[in-house]
Amino acid sequence: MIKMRLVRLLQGAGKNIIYQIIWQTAVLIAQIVIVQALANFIAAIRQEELLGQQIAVTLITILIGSSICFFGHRLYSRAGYRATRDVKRLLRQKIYEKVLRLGPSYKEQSKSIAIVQMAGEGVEQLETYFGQYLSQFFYALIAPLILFAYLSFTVSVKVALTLYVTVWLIPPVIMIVMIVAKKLLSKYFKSYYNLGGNFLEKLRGMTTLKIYQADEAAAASMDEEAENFRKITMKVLLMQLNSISVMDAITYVGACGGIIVALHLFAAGTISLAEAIVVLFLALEFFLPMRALGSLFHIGMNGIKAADRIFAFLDLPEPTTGEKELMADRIAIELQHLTFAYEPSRTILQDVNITIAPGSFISLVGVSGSGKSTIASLIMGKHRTYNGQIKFNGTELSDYTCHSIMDNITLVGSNSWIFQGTVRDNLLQGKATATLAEMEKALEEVNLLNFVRERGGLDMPVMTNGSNLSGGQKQRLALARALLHDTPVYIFDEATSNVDVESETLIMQVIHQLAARKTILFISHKLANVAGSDKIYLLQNGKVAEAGTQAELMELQGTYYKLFTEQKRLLRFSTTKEGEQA
Ligand SMILES: Nc1ncnc2c1ncn2[C@@H]1O[C@H](COP(=O)(O)OP(=O)(O)OP(=O)(O)O)[C@@H](O)[C@H]1O
Repeated sequence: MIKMRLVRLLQGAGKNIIYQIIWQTAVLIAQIVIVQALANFIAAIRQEELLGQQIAVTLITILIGSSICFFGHRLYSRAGYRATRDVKRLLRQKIYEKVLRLGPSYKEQSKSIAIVQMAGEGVEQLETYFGQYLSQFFYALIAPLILFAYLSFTVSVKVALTLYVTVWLIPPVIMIVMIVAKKLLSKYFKSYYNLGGNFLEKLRGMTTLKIYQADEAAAASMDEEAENFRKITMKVLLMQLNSISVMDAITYVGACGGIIVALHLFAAGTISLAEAIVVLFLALEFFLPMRALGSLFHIGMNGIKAADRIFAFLDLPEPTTGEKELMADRIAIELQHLTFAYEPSRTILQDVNITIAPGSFISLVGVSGSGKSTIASLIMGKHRTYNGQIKFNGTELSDYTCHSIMDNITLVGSNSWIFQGTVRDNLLQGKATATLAEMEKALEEVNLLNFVRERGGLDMPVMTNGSNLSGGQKQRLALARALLHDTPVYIFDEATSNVDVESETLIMQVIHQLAARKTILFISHKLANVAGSDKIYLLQNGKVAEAGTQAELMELQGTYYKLFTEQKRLLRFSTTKEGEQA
């Protein structure tokens, strides 16, 4: 019912929970005093012994008691807010830091949408847990004890005991609900996260769904998922309502029981009218704290379940990153006996040996699915579960800090993400301190400067993922950003696919210029673009099948030779066709 790991998160804010309990107790005592004053007042009227002084005392007591109740409630809420505020911030910070520590491989362990939901709504679910549930848990134990002590001393032990014992029928109900809720809430959250994730994916792929007219089928499957979510939500609500009904029944039956015992004693002349009135007013108060705990309990359980997910995420194993900083202008990369699998059942790379000397232009070719991009990801430190060695200047990749790898290697893929904002925003991601001249030079190099200038300069607005740019412009802007990053090593993974011929030629020119001062690993399907490489590695089924210069590979007359001649033949064929059409 109380999760110690969550409580520990409170740190210094834990005192606010104690303040909450103090304020709740103060309000209860004020209520008891008001009730006692009112009971005395009514008894005095009944016995026609009412004096002016008693009226004044009753009024003053009610006034002071009500003020304590008013301010007590306010201070209780404030302490609750303070307890929650810091915990929410701390948890979000922990999630954020965890994502950073997981590094580029975080997606392998958790979906992005799950992290977003966890840090947003998941953390928000803990609001009630810290803001109300925790203090209520202790208050529900303290309040019946105070009332029991008061009624035992001032009225009758028999009445106090009847009420006190009945209160303890509520916790078993809470326990039963807890057992059912645990199972139900696991299903509820699973369904909730799946629905959120699928909705986002369908939203992202809306254009594709429309093109293939698959949007209706997608909507139908979303409807089905939403319906399942609705059903499980209704089950959770039903469980909550049923348990509240049972707790209500215990509350009213118990309070009536106490009142009946008190009336019986009053009729027998054992207790006075004032004492009977006190029981009448306070009987319900015995049960209300425990009942409130019962209803907060459901929300508290939601918070605990959300916390379980957050803690499971925070406990994910982190890639072991080293302490070393990679600080060199020239970096040699060596892949030695590299073997890797995403899933244990399927080896993707097997005993791969590749040497990338500083300042060299190395190309990686091979049919689709042969493992080229996987090699790029491994060099970037995205996957750490490989066998063999990946060495930078003779030291294993895992000995370096994660950011030091990012500081030294820039990966430009075929579909680099362009962020919503301005051209300047995107360029500054490459180099946060870039000057105007540096940004313009980078744009000039990729032949975008005039285009950008005509549209407001560096403040030209860019829409999400560069949707107001052509494919070629987008890729050239990504290249300009990469140039600003200015790292010793660049990896281009199909950087020229999906772009127009003009952009492709320009990008290749920039890459070749860059090769004069940087180390380049170039991945491409198009063999014409790799011809000038210092060395070409041909991957086949995750193994290096052939390696050498263009001339050496052609002389070998192996797979590379066949692919190259085939591509050349196709190119000649399409050029001839274009010529005929012209
Ligand atoms: N995250 C992943 N989980 C599981 N398998 C994966 C994952 N990413 C890639 N693969 C598999 O690994 C194999 C190699 O993929 P990779 O992307 O490295 O090939 P590639 O040579 O770059 O292909 P292409 O030229 O089409 O980009 C493929 O069979 C692919 O299905």
